[in-house]
Amino acid sequence: MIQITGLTKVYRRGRPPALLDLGFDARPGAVTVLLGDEGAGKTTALRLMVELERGLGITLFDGRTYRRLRRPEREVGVLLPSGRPTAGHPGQRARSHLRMLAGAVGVPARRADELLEQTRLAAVADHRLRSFSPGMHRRMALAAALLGDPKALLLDDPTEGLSPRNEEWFHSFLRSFAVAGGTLVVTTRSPQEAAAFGDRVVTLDRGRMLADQPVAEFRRTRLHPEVAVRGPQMARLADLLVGHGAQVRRDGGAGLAVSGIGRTEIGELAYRHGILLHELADRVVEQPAPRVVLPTGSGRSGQVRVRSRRRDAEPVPAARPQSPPAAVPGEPSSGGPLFEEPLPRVSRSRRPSQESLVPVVERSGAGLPGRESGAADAPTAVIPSVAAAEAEAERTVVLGPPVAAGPDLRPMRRSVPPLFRDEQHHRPEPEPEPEPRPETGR
Ligand SMILES: Nc1ncnc2c1ncn2[C@@H]1O[C@H](COP(=O)(O)OP(=O)(O)OP(=O)(O)O)[C@@H](O)[C@H]1O
Repeated sequence: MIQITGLTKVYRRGRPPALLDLGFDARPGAVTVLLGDEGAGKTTALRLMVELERGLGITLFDGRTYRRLRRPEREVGVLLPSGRPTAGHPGQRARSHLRMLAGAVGVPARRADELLEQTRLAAVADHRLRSFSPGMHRRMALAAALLGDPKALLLDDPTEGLSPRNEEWFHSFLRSFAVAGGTLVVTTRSPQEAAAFGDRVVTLDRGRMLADQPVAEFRRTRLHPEVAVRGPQMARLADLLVGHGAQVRRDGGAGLAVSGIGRTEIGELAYRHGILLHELADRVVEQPAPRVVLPTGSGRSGQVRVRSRRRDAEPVPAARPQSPPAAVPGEPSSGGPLFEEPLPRVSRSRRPSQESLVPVVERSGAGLPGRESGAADAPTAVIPSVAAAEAEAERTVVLGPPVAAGPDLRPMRRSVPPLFRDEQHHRPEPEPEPEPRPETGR
């Protein structure tokens, strides 16, 4: 089991975080897909998980951080983009490269040979790496990740740019890894791939987590079946389809995207009215994901502005940790719902000890009880997580118990010193002097 809590990365001060407060669980026997567009923060998340990147948050592999794993190669196999197709000298032969890596992780050379078989590279094991196709390179990288026979695999876009045949092979190989009890976290940009391959889909948008859903729910809420139709008489067909209650939109020059009516029905309708079709195909398209509105703020003034719907809006009530980040489809001032469509609740399981790591943080200008407020119109936000506050606020006041239990959680607390700057607010209030009792006259 991999438990991810509060992963946050800010590459440059004053810039929006590349990743903010990412948290989810990846369970054994299941494929967890981290889905997001280019730049959503998927690679950053994997790099933070295995501590190749410094940042906030914590990842536990069966209860231990990566650094505390006794034999990391036996626990986690990682496939990350290296900038080169394969980590290895182009002149080296596949077998000797993999045997060398086997030696480095302390497993026998026969394990390398086994993996060459399993990844269908045995026939080219004595070929030089420079002659490998992208698909072979990717299988080689997978073989390297599997050398230590790990319980979990973290794979960054393993099928990107591969042929459909290679992609299919990867999916079935990785599925069998999960079926055998392995834990898989796989990133992709393709919602279709996530829907086809994942058991759980965690959706990221510009570093924020939008949703953590079982795949069936993901398919229902994010994917939309429609029929692509193409031909020379589309205007006529569109009229007919609308008359039959279908939703129709233009799709390129001579094409329609039709929903609400089946492919067979469309074909029959076109045939009956003598309309020629060049294409008639089912397809699945992605529903536009609700966009996260990033807080705008001046990093230097000590105030972080969070867009609110009305200037006179009440301070945001203390959100529960499970709440998804605030998101609106368009202008935040529209007063519309936070999400364009009801998004399933983000479910984040946190260990009880980590609940205490989620203090309520109020940014400057807030009207704390018994505390002087800042500017009267200064926007106020209550942020439910340490990571979010650390990434965005310069001045924070913690209103909750700040201490987390457990040895693995201590580094996280150490890594967020600014949050505890106002620690005097945690001090218990001095007991009020007892009121002198009125004399009873006795
Ligand atoms: N070393 C770095 N220095 C500065 N910014 C970075 C660095 N690495 C990543 N970023 C930024 O962080 C954001 C997230 O990048 P990341 O590579 O994690 O996205 P991704 O979802 O993996 O994208 P892709 O699908 O293209 O691989 C991007 O805006 C990127 O420009």
